[in-house]
Amino acid sequence: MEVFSYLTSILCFGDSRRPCRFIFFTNTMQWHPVLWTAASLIFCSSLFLWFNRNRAGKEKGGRFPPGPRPWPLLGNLPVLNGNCLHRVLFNLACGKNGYGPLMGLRLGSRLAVVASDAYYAREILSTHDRIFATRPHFAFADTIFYGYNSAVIFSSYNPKWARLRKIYTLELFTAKRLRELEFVRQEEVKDLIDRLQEESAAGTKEVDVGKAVSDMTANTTSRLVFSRKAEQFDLAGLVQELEDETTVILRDFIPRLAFLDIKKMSRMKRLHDRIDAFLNPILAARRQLIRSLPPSELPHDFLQVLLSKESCENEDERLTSHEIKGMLLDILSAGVQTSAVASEWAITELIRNPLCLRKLQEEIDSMKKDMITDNDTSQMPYLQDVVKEVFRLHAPAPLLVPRVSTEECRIGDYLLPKGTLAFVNAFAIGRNEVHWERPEEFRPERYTQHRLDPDGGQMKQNKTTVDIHGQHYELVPFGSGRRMCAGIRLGLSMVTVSLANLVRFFDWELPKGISPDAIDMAEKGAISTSKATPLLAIPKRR
Ligand code: HEM
Repeated sequence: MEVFSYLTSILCFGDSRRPCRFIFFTNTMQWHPVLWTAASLIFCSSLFLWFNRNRAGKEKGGRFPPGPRPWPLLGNLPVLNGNCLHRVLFNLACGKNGYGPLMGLRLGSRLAVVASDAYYAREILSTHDRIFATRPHFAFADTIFYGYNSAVIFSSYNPKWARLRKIYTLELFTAKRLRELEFVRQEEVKDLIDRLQEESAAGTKEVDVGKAVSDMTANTTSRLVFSRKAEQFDLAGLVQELEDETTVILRDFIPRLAFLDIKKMSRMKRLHDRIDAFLNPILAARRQLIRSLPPSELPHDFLQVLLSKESCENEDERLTSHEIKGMLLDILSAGVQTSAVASEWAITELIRNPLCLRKLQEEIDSMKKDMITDNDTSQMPYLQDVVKEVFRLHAPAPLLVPRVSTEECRIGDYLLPKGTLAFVNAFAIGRNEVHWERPEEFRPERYTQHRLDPDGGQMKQNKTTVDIHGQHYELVPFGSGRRMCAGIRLGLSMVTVSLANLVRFFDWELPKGISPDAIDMAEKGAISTSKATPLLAIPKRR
């Protein structure tokens, strides 16, 4: 999985593979009078709290952003029931009679806002970045991820988070470090090309593109982290289980009903034990190696960087084994699925838009290279535009990773109390007509704008400055501000280089009888943009 599906069950009650835990809750209530009594008590106290909170906001001269009318106790949880939370929120905010670009929600006992345009994304991610720099404390972080504050992704904003994140940015994801490890990414892309050639029986059979690409990202991430291929650990299986189990549960929104989560909590704990049983021997084996080999002969990977900090003399820099495992889990959960999802959508869009595919192949061919590398991709403007367009329409983490306000905060006319959850809907922003002309169209050319040349009065091409590094809030697939994606360089490199080589080596065709318009463009899962129906296509060697 991918860490981001922790939201899968927010309010949306699980994805299609899992039973809806809120439905379970409502069904249970039909049969147990004791629960009815408990619910009535909770209902009355919720009404009281709701009334008081609204009054407090008005007295301070601000109001909470508009949103759907909340139900007693559950708030807007039932309205959000559905498979793709980002789409549900997009429709609620931007549809006909929508609630607008800053929508307010009540999720059980918690308040939440959803930003669906660049202005409000900037307010949350930049203007009030410090106030929204903390992640909400959800139960899965404690049960699965070694604790709320043990690593980076799901940590609150605190000095320890800053110290651990610095290790990512200064020691793992620097340009130098990524250059040193580029050979791993190249070898895995080469393997992917060979495997596709073999699996497709030299271009006669269709292959599951998403599966092939996610095997590649799992192998790449695993080699960068442990210097071993993912197959040796069944990492893909573990990551999939992580995706299924990292969900928000009832206690995250209605703590008084925590007792209903017992089953889910025990599943999460079991998964944590499996992860621990997976990581412990890897750490033990490497410690043994460190004792027996000179430093120059040790593997040059992320695990080595992290373990070298275990015995740091300076206490402020030392990492505990708990923290190391938390950080390894961060990388595995954030790194594997995101890049694979983007690559599968990229091939899908190129098959649906053959002119774009041809134009991209022409650019790639003009490089006159065998394998395309990181160095080459920086000189390929059309490739960069294709990648941007894929992220605009199919941001792998469409709601980013949520934030929570640590102080009361005023945004325009609105007053958001301390503790308000904030979702930035990158999916909605990428489809916002205010920012994008004909937003539903896949058109990489949109990043090359035409303008009047002041001298000759002729039309000239000029690259717009919109990019995806968190400075342009109409395109924020990696977030922005201090909690922006720490692995953006690696993620972008995996997507861009693999895409370039997939179209460098293959023409892509659909199985006989299927037209590009018939490709299912739906996403599955509550909040991820994984394809609901895997893309089956035939890679024909060029
Ligand atoms: C296409 C690939 C990827 C996408 C679209 C993506 C997207 C994101 C997003 C949206 C966030 C939250 C940003 C925010 O709150 O503003 C995030 C956080 C994070 N990502 Fe990525 N990511 C990708 C790849 C990676 C990779 C490859 C790694 C590491 C191997 C990684 C590591 C992280 C970490 C550590 C954080 C947490 C940062 C923090 O909370 O301080 N990501 N990512």
